[in-house]
Amino acid sequence: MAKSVFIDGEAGTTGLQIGERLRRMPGVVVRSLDPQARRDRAARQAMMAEVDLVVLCLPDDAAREAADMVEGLGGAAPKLLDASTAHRVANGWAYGFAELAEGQAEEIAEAPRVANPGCYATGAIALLRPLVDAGIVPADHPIAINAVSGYSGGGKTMIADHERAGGPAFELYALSLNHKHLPEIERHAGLARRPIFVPSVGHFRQGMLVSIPLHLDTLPGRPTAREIGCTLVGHYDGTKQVQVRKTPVEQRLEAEPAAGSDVMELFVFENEAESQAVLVARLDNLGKGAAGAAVQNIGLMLGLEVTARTLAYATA
Ligand SMILES: NC(=O)C1=CN([C@@H]2O[C@H](COP(=O)(O)OP(=O)(O)OC[C@H]3O[C@@H](n4cnc5c(N)ncnc54)[C@H](OP(=O)(O)O)[C@@H]3O)[C@@H](O)[C@H]2O)C=CC1
Ligand SMILES: CC(=O)N[C@@H](CCC(=O)OP(=O)(O)O)C(=O)O
Repeated sequence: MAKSVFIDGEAGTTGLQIGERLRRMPGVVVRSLDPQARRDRAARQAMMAEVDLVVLCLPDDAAREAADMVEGLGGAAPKLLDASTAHRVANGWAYGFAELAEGQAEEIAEAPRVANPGCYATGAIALLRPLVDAGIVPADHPIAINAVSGYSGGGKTMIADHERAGGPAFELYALSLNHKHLPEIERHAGLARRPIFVPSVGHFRQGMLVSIPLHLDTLPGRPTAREIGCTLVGHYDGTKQVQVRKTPVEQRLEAEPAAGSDVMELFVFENEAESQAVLVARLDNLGKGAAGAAVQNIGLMLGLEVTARTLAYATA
């Protein structure tokens, strides 16, 4: 029998992307509320009681409240996947990054509650965790992370700001150095020292670059860029949604080619003579950074196969 899914926040930027993919997924029926009942608490909770899985695509406070509504259903509660920041380091929630480490996909498959990772966090953790686990980057190494996102990363409000004339071309933000993704980056990358994270947003809709500069001669054993690349290749070998790529000959990387793809690409750039490297993750903030990961998690949670027909595998 088909599995039923309700997306709370279906009409938002992330909700729409998840709905689009789920409607192409065999074995899934997407249940929706009438548009006028979208914010009606009783109607939402009644729908939650009828489905196999609920996806929350809501602002953090609304997601916490919705998670309590699901919890309130007791034994009849469906599985829950939260796309917001609310539960990514919370007890009792699995972290929905299937490629994180050995056994993570199984943990997601068995968990009643899964938190979908943040878009920037997905790139940063993908680059750092295998290197920390391999002992190449010590957990307490001082790390700085720079990133640029397309404006769809800020949801409906930021999209409207950018799509009316006079929106900003490019800006750094979260300069209090306290961005909401830092706790999950620290926890799930396995860092013992909080990194400095400087996000930015550019005047393009979709796509994201997350970059981490490293002075290789400050790392124990002075690893080469090649050793770092091989560690990443070894870690992601056999996974479809994370691919380690050769660096482009022109030594440039645009963010926008990631738009429309659920594959995250990883690169290791280097200046060998100076013993310097820059690790870069390129992803679609709405793809592997949100809806692509969500659908991958839903497949695991419902025991359904996720194929190229469902996910957007087009790559640059
Ligand atoms: N955009 C991105 O790249 C990513 C976003 N996320 C996260 O996903 C979540 C949704 O973000 P995004 O889709 O961008 O945001 P949007 O602003 O585009 O959409 C938010 C949705 O939530 C609904 N909503 C807001 N408040 C309530 C409420 N109190 N009760 C019921 N519904 C409510 C809105 O309803 P209505 O349509 O009626 O206004 C809207 O559909 C956020 O937590 C965000 O941080 C995660 C990864 C990436
Ligand atoms: C450009 C922009 O504003 N981006 C958002 C992050 C988008 C995202 O992934 O947020 P979640 O934590 O909900 O997953 C921000 O920095 O707040």
